[in-house]
Amino acid sequence: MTEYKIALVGFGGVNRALAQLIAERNARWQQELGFGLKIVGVTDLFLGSAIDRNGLDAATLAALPAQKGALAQIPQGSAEAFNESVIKQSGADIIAEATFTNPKDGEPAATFCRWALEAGKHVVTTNKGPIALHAAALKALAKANGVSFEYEGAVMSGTPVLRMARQTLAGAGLVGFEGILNGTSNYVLTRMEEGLGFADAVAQAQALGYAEADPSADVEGYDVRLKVVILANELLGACLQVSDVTCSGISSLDSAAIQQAQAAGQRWKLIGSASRESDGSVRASVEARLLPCNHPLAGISGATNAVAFNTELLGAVTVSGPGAGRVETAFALLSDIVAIHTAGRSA
Ligand SMILES: NC(=O)C1=CN([C@@H]2O[C@H](COP(=O)(O)OP(=O)(O)OC[C@H]3O[C@@H](n4cnc5c(N)ncnc54)[C@H](O)[C@@H]3O)[C@@H](O)[C@H]2O)C=CC1
Ligand SMILES: N[C@@H](CC=O)C(=O)O
Repeated sequence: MTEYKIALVGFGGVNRALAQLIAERNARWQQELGFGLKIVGVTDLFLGSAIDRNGLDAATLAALPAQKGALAQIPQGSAEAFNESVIKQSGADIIAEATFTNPKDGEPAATFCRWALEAGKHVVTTNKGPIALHAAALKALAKANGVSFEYEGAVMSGTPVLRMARQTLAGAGLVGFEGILNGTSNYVLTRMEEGLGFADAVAQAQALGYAEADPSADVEGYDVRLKVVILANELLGACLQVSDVTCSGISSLDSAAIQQAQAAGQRWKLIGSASRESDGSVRASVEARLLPCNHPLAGISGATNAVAFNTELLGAVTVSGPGAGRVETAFALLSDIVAIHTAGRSA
């Protein structure tokens, strides 16, 4: 039975949910997937770090209090976050990177990915910064070191989008996409339609684990902008920089605007889109749009997301599912590990 040793970098909502899933489902995964996971390292700026090449107990990790230095409570732990040691020296085969998304330069996550790939370790990440800003360099580094670099969770959480579109829409003539690509802002808009105020709705999205560390990234459209860059570059073969995508969010929409739209049979949605122009260039934007209630994206509520791919051969192909959530995003990391396992078996 294959057993992958995994180190968790960033131990917030997503990687803690992965630890919990490992505690609950490892035996089942061994049966169903043909591999098990052993956590050999964990590191987090706030909680500290721990290494044990024989394996850390996943249930104990998942149950740690969210207190500064909490990893010092376990025998192998320290209150200090020894990120580099955990990545390079814990004996991990796979690094699960889930620190905060930095939309400006992708750091320090991009460096964590670089360290791991240079050390010959596979990387799975849900972090949008390194992908939107450094994907080409990181993919080249992975290739040079004979390892995988997987990031399904960077767009629409655990809902299969990137791998699904790459594999199953190849040859269909993809010419663009439009979608609801941020769980928090869609949740906020939905709750505001139900009468909740903007600030309270954002606070709920934070409590549910949907929001970014700085939720202005969600409501001002910056998070969707990263996802549009990732989708356009991955699937449309574009070379977009973040600054190429025009961007506005939902923070200017007050309750009156939301209710006025409802009364007129319309709904506000934050839409990220990109399309190939006749000269071959790709144009992309993020903006709040007023959709008629019969528009296919108008019925997408709460933290659910959806993306409609426009293709020459099939017309619109729409994928919908969770766009955020701790467990849902931890599943994306598992799906990346399944991809690594499958690639290894067919190599
Ligand atoms: N929560 C969600 O629904 C989704 C999250 N993501 C992305 O996944 C990543 C993780 O998300 P969450 O777990 O929800 O975030 P979180 O904010 O709960 O956890 C991030 C953790 O990273 C740690 N951290 C920050 N800087 C660090 C550093 N320099 N070294 C070590 N640790 C550091 C923080 O202390 C925190 O515990 C983020 O990049 C987020 O954008 C992607 C899809 C969905
Ligand atoms: N904050 C993001 C998390 C997933 O990328 C969102 O709300 O969609």
